[in-house]
Amino acid sequence: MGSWIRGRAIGRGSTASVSIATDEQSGDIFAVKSAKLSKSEFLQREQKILCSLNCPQIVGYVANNVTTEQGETLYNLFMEYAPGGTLTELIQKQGGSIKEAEIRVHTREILHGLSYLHSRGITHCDIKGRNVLIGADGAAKIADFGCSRLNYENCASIGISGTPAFMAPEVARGEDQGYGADVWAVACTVIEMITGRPPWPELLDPVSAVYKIGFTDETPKIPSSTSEELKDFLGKCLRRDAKERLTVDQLLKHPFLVDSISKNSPTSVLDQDFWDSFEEEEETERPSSSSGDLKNSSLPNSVSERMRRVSCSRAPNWGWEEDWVTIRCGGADDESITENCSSSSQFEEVLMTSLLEETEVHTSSIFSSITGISEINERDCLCSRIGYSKFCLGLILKSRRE
Ligand SMILES: Nc1ncnc2c1ncn2[C@@H]1O[C@H](COP(=O)(O)OP(=O)(O)OP(=O)(O)O)[C@@H](O)[C@H]1O
Repeated sequence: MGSWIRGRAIGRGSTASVSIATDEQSGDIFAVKSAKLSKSEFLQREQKILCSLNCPQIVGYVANNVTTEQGETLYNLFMEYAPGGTLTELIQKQGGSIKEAEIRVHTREILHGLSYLHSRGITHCDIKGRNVLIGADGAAKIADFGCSRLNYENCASIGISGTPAFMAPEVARGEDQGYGADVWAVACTVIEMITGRPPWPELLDPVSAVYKIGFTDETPKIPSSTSEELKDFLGKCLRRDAKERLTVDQLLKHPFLVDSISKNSPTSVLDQDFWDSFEEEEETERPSSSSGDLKNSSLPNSVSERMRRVSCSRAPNWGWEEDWVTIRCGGADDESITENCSSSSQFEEVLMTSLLEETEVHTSSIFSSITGISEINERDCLCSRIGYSKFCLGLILKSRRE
């Protein structure tokens, strides 16, 4: 990258901020994702993966460098600029839902990008509307590889990551995060395109989400208004057992996507219905990418309260504004500390202390002592796997910090 000028900010995620960058010589415009060098572990990981990829359905890599700006040393990742913003923003611009013909097109694009990734042994691990960008031609491109993993890396070595509402059951349990987890997340993203909200809108917070997704028999609700083909497509992605889900390549042959080519491609520029589905709605103000998250929402008082609220399903809805955050956690640490707590306040205290001391808490006994949920089998379930406690801790502490 030669000399360039940093322009306006266009997004902020959990680990980095994104701005426009203009190449001084050519005038070309890029997006630059920057993080303090000392905190750029995920960004550097993203760079290593992104620079090896070349696929129209994946945001293009340009370059990377280190700069000093206003006394701070920054690691910068330059990539193709996607002027259409995120898929989530597109959904909002179109009134909170997009038409099935357009859902079909974007789903196909996302699956083509994932097919490319999976064929190279990469799992994205954080597919959601906010991580799908819309290019200059209106096509979807997968972005944000900060959570991605290579197939030889397992949960025990690098931990699990992602956004709770989009997590597959095996991910929520801390067991595995393979290609099937991306398939589940594609279905969640399709639900986002249909409803304008992530799946599980009734859940209160990430911990409740992880519990419900990982340890009940439920699957996200499939909106009744959708076509039978789309319902079937979602049903084949949202199997709780990852082995029963269709692969990305099988999904690309599903009638929802295949039949549509003849049914819904425009036969001429006069095929108004098709083009209507792409009609630009009145421009609404773009929500800032981080506006929702958990920044301003205080967590309910106690873990037991949260768990109880999940089980009685009369929980108030999370608004769109209180969106989901991406969670990233480190790998396993064999020397976990087992703590016992008899109350939720003790539980939270232990979590906070462990953050300060940078130690790991083995939360299985804590969870069961507080929640009293008998069906949780400590041995093979909640938090008993090394690394999972760190993940739960990450969820809670991240919510707190923001
Ligand atoms: N290439 C790009 N073109 C246009 N906008 C972009 C681009 N890359 C990122 N953005 C914007 O910046 C936001 C944050 O980017 P990104 O999701 O990569 O950051 P992150 O820190 O990894 O976020 P997350 O919290 O999801 O992990 C995106 O939601 C999007 O609005």
